[in-house]
Amino acid sequence: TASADEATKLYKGDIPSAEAYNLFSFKFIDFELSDEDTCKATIRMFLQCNLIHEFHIPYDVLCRWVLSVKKNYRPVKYHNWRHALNVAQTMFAMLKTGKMERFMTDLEILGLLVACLCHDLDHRGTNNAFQTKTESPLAILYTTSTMEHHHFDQCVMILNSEGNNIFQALSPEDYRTVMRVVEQSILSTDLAMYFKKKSSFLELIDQGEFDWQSPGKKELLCGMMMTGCDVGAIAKPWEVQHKMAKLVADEFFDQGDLEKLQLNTQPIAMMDRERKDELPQMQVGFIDVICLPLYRTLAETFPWIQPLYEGTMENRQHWQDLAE
Ligand SMILES: COc1ncc(-n2nc(C)c3cc(C(=O)NS(C)(=O)=O)ccc32)cc1Cl
Ligand SMILES: [Zn+2]
Repeated sequence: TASADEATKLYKGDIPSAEAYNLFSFKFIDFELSDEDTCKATIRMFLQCNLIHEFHIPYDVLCRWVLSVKKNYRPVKYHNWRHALNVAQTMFAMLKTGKMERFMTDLEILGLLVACLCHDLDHRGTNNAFQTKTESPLAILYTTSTMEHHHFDQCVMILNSEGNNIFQALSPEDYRTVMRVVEQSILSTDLAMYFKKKSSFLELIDQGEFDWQSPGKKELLCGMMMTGCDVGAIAKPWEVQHKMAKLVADEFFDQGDLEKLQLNTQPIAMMDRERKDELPQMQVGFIDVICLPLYRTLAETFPWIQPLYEGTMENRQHWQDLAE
């Protein structure tokens, strides 16, 4: 977890405004932010949602917790701390600019931000299929949604570390509620669960659902929002998205290399660096199968999410041009 002097430095420092960090925008870019800025931007999101005051989060505990979360992300090419920050900022923009906060209690907003920041903790740059194929200790521990269970496990470990429990002032009931939101939201980021989730979500919409307040419906809405934030990079301005897509591809290619070396098997096209020239059509495929249906469905019910759909459509056109 975080060291005393880095926590003190963050605790004593001023926190720039949400506007200064462009946190309300779906076009937020973290590239020019220093690591310290990423921690301050995270704290600004908690301040902006009034969570510190509402849930009596000791400010020093929040500073220490943010640093501990950052520290427990590995320096892999894509699934690192910057990805977690970007997912949390997309959730912040969805709640504020996307006006989704009206459907959420303050406790759910706290749970969603914490879930986004923790959702890929200790990611090794390899996916669930790789854990299973290599019979990794994690795959033996958790046979389904292997990595997502590990990410939640890491989130709990940090909260249980000395001086890192941002939920310490919550009532036992609120603690149970927020931990359920965090667990369900982190587990919902397993893309393999996405198709099941989407069909249930579509059923609710077809039945004219509008208040989303019953437990099952709220969980489903949070799950769709989590996936929308997790793939939010696909909707960023072209140059930013293109750079991040290469980081995703590079991480996949590293896994492909491991599969060739460790398993002596041929990786799937997406993870085979010998087939990197197929990236544009793979991106179009991912956009068509996962991203556009997701953002179209969300934007139909919640119109202020439209910028994510439009950004993805623009990028699809660029990838399509490269694919021809
Ligand atoms: C710039 O942003 C992005 N760029 C590329 C991707 N991307 N592209 C492909 C293909 C792709 C496949 C998976 C997948 O299937 N993952 S799995 C279940 O673990 O195998 C996951 C992300 C993917 C996603 C984003 Cl957000
Ligand atoms: Zn993720």
